[in-house]
Amino acid sequence: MMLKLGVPSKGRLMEKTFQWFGKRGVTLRKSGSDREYAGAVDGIDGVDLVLLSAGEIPRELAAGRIQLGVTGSDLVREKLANWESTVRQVTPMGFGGADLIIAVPTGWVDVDTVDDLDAVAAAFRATHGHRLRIATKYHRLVREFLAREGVADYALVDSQGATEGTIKNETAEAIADITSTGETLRANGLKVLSDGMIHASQATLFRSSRSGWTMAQRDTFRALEHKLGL
Ligand SMILES: Nc1ncnc2c1ncn2[C@@H]1O[C@H](COP(=O)(O)OP(=O)(O)OP(=O)(O)O)[C@@H](O)[C@H]1O
Ligand SMILES: O=P(O)(O)OC[C@H]1O[C@H](OP(=O)(O)OP(=O)(O)O)[C@H](O)[C@@H]1O
Repeated sequence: MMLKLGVPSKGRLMEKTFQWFGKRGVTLRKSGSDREYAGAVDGIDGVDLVLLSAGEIPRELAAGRIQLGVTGSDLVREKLANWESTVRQVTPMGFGGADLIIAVPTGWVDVDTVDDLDAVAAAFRATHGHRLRIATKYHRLVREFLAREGVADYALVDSQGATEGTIKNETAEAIADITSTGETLRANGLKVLSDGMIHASQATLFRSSRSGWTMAQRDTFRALEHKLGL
């Protein structure tokens, strides 16, 4: 049985993952045409490359359909309930860094912390007739964070992209999203709450902790760890 390694199928994460493995003597490459999602591995025997959407890799690991997978540490925490019971971190990879943060309009001069947001949220419903809305695609991580911080008077609004725009479009009052350079926040007149950092994400190699690995897969994993210097 081959050891299946899931890797993001496009974009920055794919290229940097290929480079990360390449530097360590394991060549990952797309085989077939540019648009075909087929891959090949050189430099080690017994590993199959599976190209997948970064967002689907956590689920595939948890189900045991792939044994190893590279994806953002944010996505594993967001997509899997009790992620530590189904997958294990092998190593952070040092790229794909992005922070999941809470941001509010720059014009909210009295709101700089999560406590300030809590105070605004508590008053918001009385004035506006609905709860303060936070737009995000990271429902699980945001709910867990706000519960820990004791913020309850809010409503999550689902936003699968262009989340920073929801404020101008008046579908939300605050957002929780990934930022790296901060450009998108600035361009949309938003500021990060000083203690509003939910998770510092980076690309990470994970392994499935589901039982059912064959002996051959275990041996290949050991050889791969050795080759990668882990
Ligand atoms: N500037 C950035 N913007 C968005 N995501 C970033 C950024 N920098 C790093 N990331 C990370 O990239 C990952 C998301 O990658 P990507 O958008 O390719 O995945 P996806 O949601 O599966 O996309 P798709 O469903 O379109 O394939 C997350 O782990 C995220 O933290
Ligand atoms: O801090 P910055 O460097 O500006 O990057 C952050 C932006 O990049 C991502 O969006 P992406 O381009 O992935 O599109 P999306 O809005 O569809 O998620 C993220 O959702 C932010 O909007």
